[in-house]
Amino acid sequence: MSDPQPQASLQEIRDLLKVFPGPDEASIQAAREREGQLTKPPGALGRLEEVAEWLAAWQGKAPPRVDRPRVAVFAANHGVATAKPVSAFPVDVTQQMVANFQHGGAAVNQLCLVHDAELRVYEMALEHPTKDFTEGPAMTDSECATALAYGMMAVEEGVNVICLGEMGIGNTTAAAAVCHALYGGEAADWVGPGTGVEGDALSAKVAAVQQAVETNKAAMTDPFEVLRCVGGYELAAIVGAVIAARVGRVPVILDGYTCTAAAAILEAMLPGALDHCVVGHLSAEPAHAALLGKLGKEPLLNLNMRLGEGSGAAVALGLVKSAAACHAGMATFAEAGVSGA
Ligand SMILES: O=C(O)c1ccc[n+]([C@@H]2O[C@H](COP(=O)([O-])O)[C@@H](O)[C@H]2O)c1
Ligand SMILES: Cc1cc2nc[nH]c2cc1C
Repeated sequence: MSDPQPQASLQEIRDLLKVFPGPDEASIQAAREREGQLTKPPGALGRLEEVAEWLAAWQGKAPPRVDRPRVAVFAANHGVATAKPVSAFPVDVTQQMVANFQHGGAAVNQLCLVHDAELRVYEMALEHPTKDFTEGPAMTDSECATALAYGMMAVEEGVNVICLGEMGIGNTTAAAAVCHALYGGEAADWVGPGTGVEGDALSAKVAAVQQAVETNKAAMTDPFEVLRCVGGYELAAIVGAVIAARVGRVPVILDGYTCTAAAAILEAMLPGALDHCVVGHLSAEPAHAALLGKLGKEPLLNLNMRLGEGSGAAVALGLVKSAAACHAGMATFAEAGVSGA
């Protein structure tokens, strides 16, 4: 969040949920008709056919296109990670990994090259972490609104699929606190190793999540307040990007646990608010499966990945591109002179 700060009030952003478009029925119909004529037994491309239809529904375009995919990675720091031993890595790693992204050295750089996707890294005031949310709200209203608006900027004209990811030491603690606040249960149900914490540090992480939710209980009157109190800048930016993508008719591929926890804020605000999103992969972070159960989402892949930085979404982009290519490029039975069943 260096340079010009996008300005919007939390209320203006909340109001956008009232103008969320639905799926485009004409495009769904056209996609179904075309799918039925392509040179394959009906349904033989399985889930790729569903993905093609989902793309058409949310782009409002038949056939849909995935020729300008973007991977947006939001990076931020967390006060809780400075105050408590909740991560296996020091907080400086957030900034160091941003430099690594900029030099092309991270996993997500290679995945973007493979899939011909544009990588954008959004650095969010790394020198100013959020407040330690075990002691009070992570963000003020204006900080949260700024971070949401910042995320919205990632959805630019011409981008036709967006993969969302994050980088932030400590952010699986924030993700767990968001899930615990939204869905209840025990703090431990939502906490896992993240970058690899175990033993006493894992216990400290569970305690931090429990304390965060207890301390902020009175303030967390709705899901946006959950985001403000126990989220983080990159989680808020992901929420903003998901909102802007819905309004701009850009299908979204979510990444792992942290990214999905951020998006869950919106589904809790408005059921169906994530219908334009697929979850790219099931993270090895144990609570991701439970979170996907709450959201009713089936991940596209399950590769035992737990990296973050949009990597799982970027791998899944390959499947989404495959789905779009088959749907748009295959011949029909009539065109190819192939006999039907
Ligand atoms: O999103 C996931 O599934 C995920 C699981 C484990 C680790 N991460 C990444 O690791 C960082 C957070 O881990 P931690 O242990 O510092 O909370 C952050 O940069 C995430 O991108 C992400
Ligand atoms: C090295 C490293 C790379 C990452 N990429 C996303 N989160 C990360 C966390 C760490 C620690």
